[in-house]
Amino acid sequence: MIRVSGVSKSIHKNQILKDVHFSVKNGTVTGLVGRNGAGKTTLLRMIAGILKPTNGEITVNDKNVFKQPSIKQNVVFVPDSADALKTYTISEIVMFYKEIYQFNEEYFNQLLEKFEFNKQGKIKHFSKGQKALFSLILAFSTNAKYILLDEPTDGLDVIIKKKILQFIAEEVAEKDVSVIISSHRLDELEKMADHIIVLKQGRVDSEIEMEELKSQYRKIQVAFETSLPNYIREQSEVLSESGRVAVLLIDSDDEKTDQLINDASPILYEDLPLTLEDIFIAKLGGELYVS
Ligand SMILES: Nc1ncnc2c1ncn2[C@@H]1O[C@H](COP(=O)(O)OP(=O)(O)OP(=O)(O)O)[C@@H](O)[C@H]1O
Repeated sequence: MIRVSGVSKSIHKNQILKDVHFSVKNGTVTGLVGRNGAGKTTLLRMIAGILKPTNGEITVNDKNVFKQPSIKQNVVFVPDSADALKTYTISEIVMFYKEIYQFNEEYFNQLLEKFEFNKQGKIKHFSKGQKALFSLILAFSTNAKYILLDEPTDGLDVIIKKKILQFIAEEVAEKDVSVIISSHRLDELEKMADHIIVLKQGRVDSEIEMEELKSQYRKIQVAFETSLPNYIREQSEVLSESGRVAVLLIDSDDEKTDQLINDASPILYEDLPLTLEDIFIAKLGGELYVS
């Protein structure tokens, strides 16, 4: 388990993270969401033991990453750019990774073949998408139990993005690893995250268990002969409205509003699939969604 307890971080008198608490259970996928500059990368770098917290403590399997650095063997941080690797060949990087991790070279080679990488190539000759995929292949070949991914799909086209998300999902399903993924993209996270942590201006603004969340609300599309009655509007969150058709978010156990809608004889009344974005827009002001 990863435990972040009362962690703050200041750089050059600028307080970047403030009293951050959360934990990540084994075998789960945690989404770390927040706007540019919210502190996601700084937090991941601290969990990986690259940056030291100013206050508070981070433990991985009850070991403090700074006091017992051998635990770092179990934590891999994948930055949002593979630039640090670009002057090396694949075999040089493998040598380096073998020094640090229990690197599974056979599995690594299988993955390179699967994704049609030229094993003699230099990283600087890879495209941006290939670099991103290569970094993930490296990370998932380490046998580390905790993998921290900093915006793994940022700036990639939809095809490579899909490939990468599918690769992460497969690795998580097959192995007992915990993954933290930082992202601006709620739509990507909701497909794979069990748990979402929302960072806002350096603090944990909210934590969400995906399963609970989806059973907590209903998204319904309604239309009436005239416009949406005001007494219904006041009882629910209006996600969108176009002509006579309105899309509403209501609490799943809100039988009163459901009854009000039915009593108003809607000409259309249907449940729609609920997305994480809907809930953010309705409940958290929507300002987090930055695609
Ligand atoms: N080495 C540094 N020196 C000074 N300030 C820093 C340093 N690293 C990060 N910061 C500041 O800390 C804040 C948080 O940065 P961080 O990169 O952690 O945010 P982020 O949520 O990952 O942002 P993004 O989504 O844009 O990648 C920013 O205001 C940034 O300018």
